Amino acid sequence: MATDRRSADGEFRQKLRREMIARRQALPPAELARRSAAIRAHLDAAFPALAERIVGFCWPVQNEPDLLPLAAALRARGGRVALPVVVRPGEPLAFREWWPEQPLLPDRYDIPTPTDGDFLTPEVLLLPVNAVDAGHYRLGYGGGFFDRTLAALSPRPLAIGVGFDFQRVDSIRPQAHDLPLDAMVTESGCRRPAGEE
Ligand SMILES: Nc1nc2c(c(=O)[nH]1)N(C=O)[C@@H](CNc1ccc(C(=O)N[C@@H](CCC(=O)O)C(=O)O)cc1)CN2
Ligand SMILES: Nc1ncnc2c1ncn2[C@@H]1O[C@H](COP(=O)(O)OP(=O)(O)OP(=O)(O)O)[C@@H](O)[C@H]1O
Repeated sequence: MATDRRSADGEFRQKLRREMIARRQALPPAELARRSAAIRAHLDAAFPALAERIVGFCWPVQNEPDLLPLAAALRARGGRVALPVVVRPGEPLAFREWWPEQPLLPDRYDIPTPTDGDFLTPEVLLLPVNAVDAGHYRLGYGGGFFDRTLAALSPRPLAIGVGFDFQRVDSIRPQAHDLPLDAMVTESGCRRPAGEE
């Protein structure tokens, strides 16, 4: 029955999410730093014009790849970067400009979030994944913010996933609302979905 399939998929996704977050938390600091630096270098090489776009990125929590040095470098090249703001659950994310001295306060999920600054509409989104599959579907924290935000923004931003090789799986069992990433960058390089090269 469709309902059984949905709840089975929900359990599968929840288990995968927990397992991947635990594996990421277990990365030693030096490994996390090495892999984050590789991801930043691949992003820069694969998307050399990022400083000409408004780029949304995430403040790294729970050992997500650290893109802060890239965000600072883009600003130094004249770019504008923004952090997500959870307006409320069930709604798309908003984005506020980030700069190095930007005051941040923990939001309801304990994620440092700007309390000040212009609201911007990102043209590129750099999104941490908990898992990503062969169809480039992203598994996040289960809030549905990413899909809701992509569905709400027009024009749709270029969505680039960031994560580690071990987070690649065959299928996250995507749901009807899941939208695929345009590219996925890990410590070993940048991949676009098959057929798009
Ligand atoms: N660093 C970072 N910031 C980000 C994101 C991200 O993926 N990484 N997000 C990207 O979109 C948004 C936040 N997404 C979130 C979505 C759900 C929950 C949350 O509800 N967590 C619950 C479990 C919910 C459930 O499993 O049903 C919890 O932790 O208790 C937290 C954050 C915006 N900011
Ligand atoms: N475009 C949308 N419109 C309405 N509801 C949505 C939309 N996208 C997702 N949702 C709802 O959000 C919930 C969580 O979705 P999902 O499990 O895909 O989150 P996630 O991608 O892991 O989380 P996040 O993007 O916040 O990190 C689901 O119950 C889903 O119904």
